[in-house]
Amino acid sequence: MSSAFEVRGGQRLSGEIIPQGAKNEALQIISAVLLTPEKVVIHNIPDILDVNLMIELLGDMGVKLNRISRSVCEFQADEVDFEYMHSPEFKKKTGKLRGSVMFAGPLLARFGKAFIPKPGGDKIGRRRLDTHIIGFEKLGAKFVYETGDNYFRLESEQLKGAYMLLDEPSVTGTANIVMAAVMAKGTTTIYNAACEPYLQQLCKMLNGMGAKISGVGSNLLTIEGVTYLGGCEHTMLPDMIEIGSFIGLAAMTQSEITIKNAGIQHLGIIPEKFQQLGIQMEFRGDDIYIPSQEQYEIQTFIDGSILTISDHPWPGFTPDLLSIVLVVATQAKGSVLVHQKMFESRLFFVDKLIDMGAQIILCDPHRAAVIGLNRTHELRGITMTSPDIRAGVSLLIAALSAEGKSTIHNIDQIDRGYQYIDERLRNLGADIKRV
Ligand SMILES: CC(=O)N[C@H]1[C@@H](OP(=O)(O)OP(=O)(O)OC[C@H]2O[C@@H](n3ccc(=O)[nH]c3=O)[C@H](O)[C@@H]2O)O[C@H](CO)[C@@H](O)[C@@H]1O
Ligand SMILES: C=C(OP(=O)(O)O)C(=O)O
Repeated sequence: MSSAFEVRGGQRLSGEIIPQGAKNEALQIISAVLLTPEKVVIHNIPDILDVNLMIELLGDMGVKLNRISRSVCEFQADEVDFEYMHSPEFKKKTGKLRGSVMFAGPLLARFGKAFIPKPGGDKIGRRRLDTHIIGFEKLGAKFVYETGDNYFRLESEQLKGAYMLLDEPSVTGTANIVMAAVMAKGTTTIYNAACEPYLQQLCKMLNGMGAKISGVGSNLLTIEGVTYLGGCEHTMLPDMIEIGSFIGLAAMTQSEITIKNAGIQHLGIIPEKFQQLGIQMEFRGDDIYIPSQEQYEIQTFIDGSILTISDHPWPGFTPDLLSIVLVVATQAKGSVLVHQKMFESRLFFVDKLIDMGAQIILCDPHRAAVIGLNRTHELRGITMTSPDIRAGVSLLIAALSAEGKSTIHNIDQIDRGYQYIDERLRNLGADIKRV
């Protein structure tokens, strides 16, 4: 696969786009197949690097795979090869993505042992695993941290239900603990649980397999342990981060775009945040129609002060869309403070936008003030490198709106989360190619 996108910006796009299945949901759901020896069929799987690697890893671990199509796969974990999990290859592959950390919960629940190599994922600041490990310990697991090669080993003969108050509502941490607790003896209560649609979907799937989880969608989950989980079928929701990215793309390139089958009832506060940037949209059934807008004006707070958009655990605004908000604001009328509270190194990509002519002040690693250009001039195309998945797509959106040619390197970062993105953008009229 080639490693750069060449983009000639300034084209107005138009047409319909269908969101892929949700990446971060897929990583949880695919891990959960390890909980049963029976067949599990998953639909609407996004065909992206991270998800394909998770599926490949399961295959390497001995799980039987039948990829019925690019979006449907049947899994059967009737045998699991623990030897393989000690191999350097397993450590190397799991180190390429964040999702692999979620193999631990199901393995611990079903086989009483698990390993967590240092997970990969975006380099966007410290990403600790304390919530996961402390949760497993509360359920009675013992863990050893092998400092030499950054390896956690977990063991427990029989997990036991417990009450726990998480120190933070970690998304993958909650998923991991839930998957461990479903087969623990007795009742587990998780307070301050993350409750993203990803987790709601995971709980729905687990209940379909025979688990007894209540409180789904809230930050208080109660799980009555069962002794066995069976097979199921599950369909992934549309990817809310892709949907937010497409809303931003439409506004920034002054394009008329319809996002089909967006699963609007699961988007929470996302549409509202883009509306606060002045972006118009209409909900037509389950589609989002974004008209072509010459200009959009950022709202102020009710008292007239400058708007702040910040991240917050669900049902607050996801940190994964703040980079998109930031890039869209560069061409708005008005100003906004983007406050990325969760991650420490996710805003540094603004340097590239500044090189393109945007007016941004990086106040500190967590806050960037954007003074919108209101189209007094277009951004200029440049050569740049994508630092992380969402910054990568934000730079791509900037390039599509900019005057002249841009080259974006390190696009594996984009391919790990956005399915056939160049082809889908070309279908909307974009001038983009892989080089
Ligand atoms: C594979 C996957 O699903 N990745 C997502 C998951 O990562 P992941 O599950 O790794 O992220 P966590 O929810 O554990 O936390 C993310 C970061 O935010 C910090 N934190 C978290 C909660 C909180 O109330 N306060 C706080 O500061 C954590 O210390 C950590 O540095 O959730 C993140 C937060 O939505 C998303 O950016 C990632 O895309
Ligand atoms: C940060 C993200 O992914 P990961 O957790 O896989 O690095 C993301 O999806 O925005």
